Amino acid sequence: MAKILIIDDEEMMCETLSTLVERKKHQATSAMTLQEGIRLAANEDFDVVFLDVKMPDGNGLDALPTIEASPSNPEVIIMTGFGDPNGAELAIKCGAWDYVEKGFSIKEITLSLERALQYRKEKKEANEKRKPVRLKRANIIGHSPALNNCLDMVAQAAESDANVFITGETGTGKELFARAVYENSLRSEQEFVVVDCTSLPETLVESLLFGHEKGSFTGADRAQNGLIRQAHKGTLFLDEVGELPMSLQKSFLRVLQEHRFRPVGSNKEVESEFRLIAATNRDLDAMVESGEFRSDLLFRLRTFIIELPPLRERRDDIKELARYHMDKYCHQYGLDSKGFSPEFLETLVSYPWPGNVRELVNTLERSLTTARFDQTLYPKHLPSHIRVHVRRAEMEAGQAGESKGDDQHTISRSSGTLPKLQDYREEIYAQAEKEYLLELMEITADNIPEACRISGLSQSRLYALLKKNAISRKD
Ligand SMILES: Nc1ncnc2c1ncn2[C@@H]1O[C@H](COP(=O)(O)OP(=O)(O)OP(=O)(O)O)[C@@H](O)[C@H]1O
Repeated sequence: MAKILIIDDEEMMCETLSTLVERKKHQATSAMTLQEGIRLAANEDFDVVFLDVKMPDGNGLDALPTIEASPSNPEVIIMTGFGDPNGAELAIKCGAWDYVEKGFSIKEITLSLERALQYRKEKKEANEKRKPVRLKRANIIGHSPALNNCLDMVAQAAESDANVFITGETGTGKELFARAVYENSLRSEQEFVVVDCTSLPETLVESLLFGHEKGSFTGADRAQNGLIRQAHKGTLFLDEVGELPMSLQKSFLRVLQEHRFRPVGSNKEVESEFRLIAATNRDLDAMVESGEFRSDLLFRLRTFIIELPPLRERRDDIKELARYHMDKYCHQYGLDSKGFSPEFLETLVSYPWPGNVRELVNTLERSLTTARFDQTLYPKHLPSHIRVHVRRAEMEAGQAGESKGDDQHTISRSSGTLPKLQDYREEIYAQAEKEYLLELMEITADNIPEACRISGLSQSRLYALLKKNAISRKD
């Protein structure tokens, strides 16, 4: 038995439709205002909603998205005014399942209801069948929409056995995503063989990939399976596939097409039935144009594409990534977890990270070693080039004088009046002094004689300034 909600301000219409629905052994509920209809749909499960367009408290089409988004996601059949030529088009454009013109015949409305219920049943069955397996994220951190899209692609790739091609700038997580595809795939119990094409030694590349027979070359004192054979029934991950030597691309294409190949020095072919995941940070189209990459191989690789966005396009993930990796490092170094000052996080979020997540991870490790036993991380624990970049960008954006790092020397202009020049000058001076000293101590790694040499300050003056600015040395 299905549950049907009728939203119409005409009592007659509600009664007629209720009778019809109940005759089909379904349950009918009526609402005579839009508000009441929306409330019912929010609190009860309905399969289909009949919705009148002209309601006393508003236009039914305006309420359509709310009703469709209610917990049971009902199918909505719009009832348009008789002879309204735009009504049907509008109803469909607004996402209704169907529309009927007021003045419908019983046959017409029954058919529409049955079709909607049939569609709903099929939709439910299909959803149950493809109940998504919980994706093993393989340490992939982040919840930004861009990252979630990529995870959806991982889920889709994991359901099929097609070749996967992962692109993205360096450090965006291509290897991590390749592992996630593998770990969620039907081949997860089999081998995951990684081939880093950047580190294949030129003289041994063929035998490494295809294997060799005993005595096939000097030093081949026993037969060896190559990496491709090791991946038999499993997954082969070709990292930096753009670096695959041109001479090998043709043989590899043949392996991809036929899943058979001949090891070096052998006259017998062996089989390897593997799934391929390839990754690159290079523009393979440009490489095809310049004759450095075979177009037929690229065509084969590109069956299912996952494009990983650079970190600067998913800044929402930075805080979560920072927390995760910092905790990991603290654990690794046997340290208590470190806190982040808001300014430290702001700097991380503002920096464009050309080296993407890898650069962020390396920077965090560096900050941890700089901070050592400090409980909280401040911008001063970050490498100077990052602070300088963020500071410069802020100034360029006309935000000079706003919050930066742990220096909170802000000249308030909120009252609409400028501060006295002397006050302003002193603020800026103090701010510049502190920044200079922080930078000085960082580049000299707290070496006082060296800091005195660079700054031209005497030791006692330097100590005094460090004290005044509450800058502690790391030893
Ligand atoms: N979403 C993420 N969550 C957690 N860590 C990540 C994420 N993306 C990348 N990393 C980390 O960043 C580093 C680089 O990742 P990975 O080696 O997968 O990048 P890549 O794109 O393959 O880099 P390259 O092109 O330079 O080979 C690793 O330490 C990885 O753990």
